[in-house]
Amino acid sequence: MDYLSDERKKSDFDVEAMKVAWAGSIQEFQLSDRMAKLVANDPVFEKFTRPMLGRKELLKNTLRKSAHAWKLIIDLRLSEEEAKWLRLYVDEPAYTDLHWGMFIPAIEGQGTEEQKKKWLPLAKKMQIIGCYAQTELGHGSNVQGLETTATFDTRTDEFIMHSPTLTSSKWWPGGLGKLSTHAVVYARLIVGGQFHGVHGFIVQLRSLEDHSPLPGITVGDIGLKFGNGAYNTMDNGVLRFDHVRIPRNQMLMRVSQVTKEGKIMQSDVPRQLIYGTMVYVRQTIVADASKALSRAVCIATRYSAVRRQFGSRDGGPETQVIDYKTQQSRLFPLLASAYAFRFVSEWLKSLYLDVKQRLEANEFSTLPEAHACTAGLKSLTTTATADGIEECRKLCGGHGYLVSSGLPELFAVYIPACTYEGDNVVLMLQVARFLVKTVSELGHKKPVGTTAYMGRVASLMQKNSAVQTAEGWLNPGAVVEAFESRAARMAVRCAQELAKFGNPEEGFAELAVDLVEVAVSHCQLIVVTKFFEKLQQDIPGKGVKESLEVLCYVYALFLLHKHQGDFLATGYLTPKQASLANAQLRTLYSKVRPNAIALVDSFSYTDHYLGSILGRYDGNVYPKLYEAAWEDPLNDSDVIDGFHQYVQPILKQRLHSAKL
Ligand SMILES: CCCCCCCCCCCCCCCCCCCCCCC/C=C/C(=O)SCCNC(=O)CCNC(=O)[C@H](O)C(C)(C)COP(=O)(O)OP(=O)(O)OC[C@H]1O[C@@H](n2cnc3c(N)ncnc32)[C@H](O)[C@@H]1OP(=O)(O)O
Ligand SMILES: Cc1cc2nc3c(=O)[nH]c(=O)nc-3n(C[C@H](O)[C@H](O)[C@H](O)COP(=O)(O)OP(=O)(O)OC[C@H]3O[C@@H](n4cnc5c(N)ncnc54)[C@H](O)[C@@H]3O)c2cc1C
Repeated sequence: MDYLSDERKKSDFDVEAMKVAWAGSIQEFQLSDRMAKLVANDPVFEKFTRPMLGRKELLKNTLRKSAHAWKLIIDLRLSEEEAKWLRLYVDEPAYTDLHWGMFIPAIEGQGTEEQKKKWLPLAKKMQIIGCYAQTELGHGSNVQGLETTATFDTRTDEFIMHSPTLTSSKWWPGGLGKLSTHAVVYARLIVGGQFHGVHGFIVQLRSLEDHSPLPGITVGDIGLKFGNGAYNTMDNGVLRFDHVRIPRNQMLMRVSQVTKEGKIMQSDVPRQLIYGTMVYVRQTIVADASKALSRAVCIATRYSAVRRQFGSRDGGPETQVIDYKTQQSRLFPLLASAYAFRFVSEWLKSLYLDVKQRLEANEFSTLPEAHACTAGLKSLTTTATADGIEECRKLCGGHGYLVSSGLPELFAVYIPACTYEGDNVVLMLQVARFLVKTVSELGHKKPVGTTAYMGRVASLMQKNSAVQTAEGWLNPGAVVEAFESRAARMAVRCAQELAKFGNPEEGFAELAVDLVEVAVSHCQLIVVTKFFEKLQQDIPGKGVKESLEVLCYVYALFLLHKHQGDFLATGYLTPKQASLANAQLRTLYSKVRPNAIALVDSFSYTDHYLGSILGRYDGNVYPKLYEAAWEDPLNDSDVIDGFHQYVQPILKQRLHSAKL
């Protein structure tokens, strides 16, 4: 029985075509769909008991799943794209993420041809397992502050890897704790007693025979993390070196080379390329944000259509909570954000692939923009997604707090995304630096790409919004101009404030809060612009483009409403225009309502991937919640273990002995 079938009949667009629009292409949709079903139908990938397992059992289970996934990849000859979808649907952080997601890309981006030839075949066949060991107990954000040393010894042609202090212990790298045989270790290069910046080194950590740590290496897991199950399937680790020697050719030498004689040679490659792996991963994190948010929204939307409270007249059905305007005003912007993040991640991937190609050809001019876009969008989308998942939990009322809703584990596994790959505030400050630099160069350098609007700063500073009616907001030009003016005006105002400081770094520190707001406004502009650009493409299917248009306006006008202080303070909007935008937003919510279920069906998530009783495709929530309760181990027996020992004596005590 499909309890949501009436809801599905209300929609006015072609859901199958929307699935293709969401996936990006028919090929991508088919690929994703095949992998989703492969995982959902394979009992090894069962995940419902995960939050109840102890740490050792949990990790062992992850190893079993990883081995099974790897066997499927080999046996079924899956492509890299298929393997990525498989990993997504298995839905369990594992050491393989860091091996494939950071260790291999670090060698690809920072290794010489010779190094790539040696290490990549081993890594790609998984004959070695690698991780990315950058962060230390004492430093994560400040990469130049890392303390691990790699001192070159000209006599033996080796580097000596050493952890001179407790705070220099590597701390956090995923896959390091129990599984990696190798690591790309970031350390201070010391040659001839001089410090030459932080560089990456390939270091073997464990024996390839019996997996025991090599001499001079202390390595282990850092302990339990937030939530049950969740990120505890990952062995984040601690690592210390006691004068461990590695051959000279294990320093990743694309950026700088150390010769046998101890000379430092700089190639034409900018030193920022050492941070290149982070550009790659941040781009994938933006794509993952749309997946995590869409998953939470799918659960909350389906459940909001099933759940009824109040409003019954004459014994008729109560109101579906999705029909409350307040519920819509919290849920629909998240639904729109999931689509917005999906499309901006599509664009970001193409930007990244373009930069990657250029870097391979030693063309580095677009690296700063790629860094600003990946850092900013990583920060913006992960913050919104982490907050959005928690909002979805609240939208599901009490049942959202049950692990069987799928939301607690999703939240616990997701929130570190706001911290890893760069703390979100630290990353926004990087964007702010890029913007301040862009503004300061306006006189002699034409801004391009995502900052091209700054080239029109004079007119953006003068022209105010022309919107006169609520319908007037349904105009891409009017909306984009509002976001451009806000971002340009905030950036210029901040640059003017900065100019008042004699020392620019002091000014930057003092104005950091405003600078983060400037960066946020710039990143929101990118997301809004890319959504409108997506709508200019050919999007086939009855009503698909029209539904996406509604979501695009919801996303933009919701942000405009939320940040109306900025739009008013910069003088671009009048209070009347801001209130017209809000009125239009209410109308848009009514347009989303009949399509809400179909819009989340378009994510095409299996019940296995959603992992939620509240978000079941068939809406059969109550019987399944009731059934699941009886599967809890506490309900194995009527009288729990411990009752006779600890509770019964209390019940049997004589009343007069209590003085309460
Ligand atoms: C069970 C299932 C199993 C399934 C099995 C299936 C197997 C097969 C699967 C196959 C497919 C797998 C696919 C994998 C998918 C990937 C998954 C990835 C998973 C991700 C998990 C994440 C885990 C987390 C990892 C980490 O956290 S790593 C550590 C990250 N650390 C940081 O981010 C630190 C943040 N700090 C910084 O980035 C910098 O230090 C700083 C930018 C803050 C530095 O500031 P500072 O001012 O000190 O900087 P510098 O002086 O050094 O440099 C300033 C100049 O450099 C520019 N800059 C800075 N950063 C960059 C950059 N990244 N790129 C380019 N340029 C950069 C600045 O702009 C400055 O430039 P200027 O001088 O011109 O102004
Ligand atoms: C689950 C998880 C997995 C991880 N995996 C890996 C991995 O595989 N490999 C690896 O190397 N690392 C990994 N990390 C480490 C991660 O990259 C760092 O934790 C992250 O970069 C943040 O650095 P930090 O911990 O030093 O935070 P800190 O920089 O100490 O941040 C603490 C606070 O200080 C603020 N702050 C710091 N600097 C500034 C500044 N300049 N201006 C204003 N505010 C500032 C931050 O906003 C934050 O509020 C992982 C972390 C987690 C949680």
